[in-house]
Amino acid sequence: MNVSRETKERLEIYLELLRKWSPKINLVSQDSLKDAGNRHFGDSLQVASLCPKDAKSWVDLGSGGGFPGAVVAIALGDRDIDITLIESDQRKATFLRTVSRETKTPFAVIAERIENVPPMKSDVISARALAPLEELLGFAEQHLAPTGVAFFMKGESWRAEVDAAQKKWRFACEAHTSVTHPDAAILEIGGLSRV
Ligand SMILES: C[S@@+](CC[C@H](N)C(=O)[O-])C[C@H]1O[C@@H](n2cnc3c(N)ncnc32)[C@H](O)[C@@H]1O
Repeated sequence: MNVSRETKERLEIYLELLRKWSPKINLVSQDSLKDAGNRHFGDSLQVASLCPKDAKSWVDLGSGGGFPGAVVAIALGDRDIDITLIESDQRKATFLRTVSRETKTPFAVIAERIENVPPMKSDVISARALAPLEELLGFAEQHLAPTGVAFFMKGESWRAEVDAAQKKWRFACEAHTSVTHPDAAILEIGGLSRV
């Protein structure tokens, strides 16, 4: 995704905050911090680029250090879209609010368990490294608008996860090959119902 100079500047501020806070509250692994531009920011920007033109709301689940949700909020800063990050760990939620303030990027942070948040009816939901697909689809059922789309970032086991999930759920699924790893995929999921 090509980003503006303003977006680049905001992402640089975010990276500095990540470097400062991560060793204290374990936002991302120390190893991945060395290649954060690709492993976290590039990985998240590719999801932002998939945002449907008419989407007005986006909810990121289990955001941790803000991936992909906070990067999406920065990248889509010029769009009329409400972005919410749900993260139950209070220290991580405080970090995320700091990112919002310091990068001057408006997004909401809900410091609660996903299961306890009233249905968000969001046009888009996303998650990375949160749970098996079968479980993520339960969160999608709770928080996605009927015509909404979910983006779940998955590693090389994504095909097996899709097969397992199909035992409990019906859904349309398009797999976008990840730019960060040829065996990883972003699963674009819609039309969800229970079997
Ligand atoms: C492995 S981390 C991934 C964080 C981030 N999405 C990433 O890819 O870097 C999972 C995060 O989800 C949060 N989490 C796990 N279960 C949750 C739940 N039920 N409700 C809210 N947050 C949850 C954890 O606190 C943790 O920060």
